[in-house]
Amino acid sequence: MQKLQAIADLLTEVKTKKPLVHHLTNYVTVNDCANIVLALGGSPVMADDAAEVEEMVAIASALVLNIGTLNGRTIDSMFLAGKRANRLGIPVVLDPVGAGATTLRTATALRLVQEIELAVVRGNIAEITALAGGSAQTRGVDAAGPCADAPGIAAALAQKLGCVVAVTGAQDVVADGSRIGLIDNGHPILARVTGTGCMATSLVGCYAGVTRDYFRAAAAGIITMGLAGEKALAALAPDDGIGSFRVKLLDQIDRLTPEEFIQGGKYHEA
Ligand SMILES: Nc1ncnc2c1ncn2[C@@H]1O[C@H](COP(=O)(O)OP(=O)(O)O)[C@@H](O)[C@H]1O
Ligand SMILES: Cc1ncsc1CCOP(=O)(O)O
Ligand SMILES: [Mg+2]
Repeated sequence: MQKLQAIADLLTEVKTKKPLVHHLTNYVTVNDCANIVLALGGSPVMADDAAEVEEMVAIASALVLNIGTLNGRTIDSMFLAGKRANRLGIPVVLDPVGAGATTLRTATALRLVQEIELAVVRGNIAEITALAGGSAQTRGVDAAGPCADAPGIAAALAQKLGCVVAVTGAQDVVADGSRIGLIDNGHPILARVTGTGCMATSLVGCYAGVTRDYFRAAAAGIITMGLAGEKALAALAPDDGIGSFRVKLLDQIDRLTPEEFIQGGKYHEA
């Protein structure tokens, strides 16, 4: 309970400090990521040209690198932005979208984790397994196979990279070198809307912009998404479908209070 309280406190921090979260992200879910950051209480900015990323990241509280629609131009920009963020002590959060699905995605994600000092990596089990050097079933950007040992894989990768690793799925895992947090919020319907993973990563970026405790920041972001998903589902009217769920998800992020966070958060440490 005390641990959940400390995680929930970050929601107030975000609303007070309004962190600017610089994204280099994909063109599928970019608008969802911008809106989710605003709904939580932060400020999003999306900028990916090499001529401006170093200047933009210098005024940001956190940097999100999302390789969902990577290309030669944006890959170069990600390294420029990431290295500048590292020099300035600005936390970098990576979403290795589709790592394991193609050689370009796997190789780029591996180069990013090797060359950029990351605060958090957040991905599904297929992506995190690919980063850990294993092979998992993927269907493009989605994990397609059963989850072997998510806590073990996350903890080993966190230790190897020296950063926080978050794996989402039916049960979410957050690991650093010594702790493993397990999160049982969420609902399978979240996987039926594109961008819920990307948005979870953007939420982690917001929280990482207000604390140096990136383990707590990652847990806060993942709990926020899971809890909002549960509340959005509960708020659906009988005739509502997946489109209404997507809208209600944003409503619930906007309305989430620290009290609801503590009441509904399903978090424990292994
Ligand atoms: N089967 C599930 N049960 C509950 N929550 C889920 C389930 N699958 C995904 N989620 C939630 O959906 C969000 C996106 O996770 P995920 O689908 O793993 O990411 P991605 O979209 O990057 O593959 C997370 O908040 C996660 O907890
Ligand atoms: C469908 C798709 N294709 C390239 S990026 C992207 C969005 C992936 O978003 P998420 O991983 O959050 O489902
Ligand atoms: Mg994803």
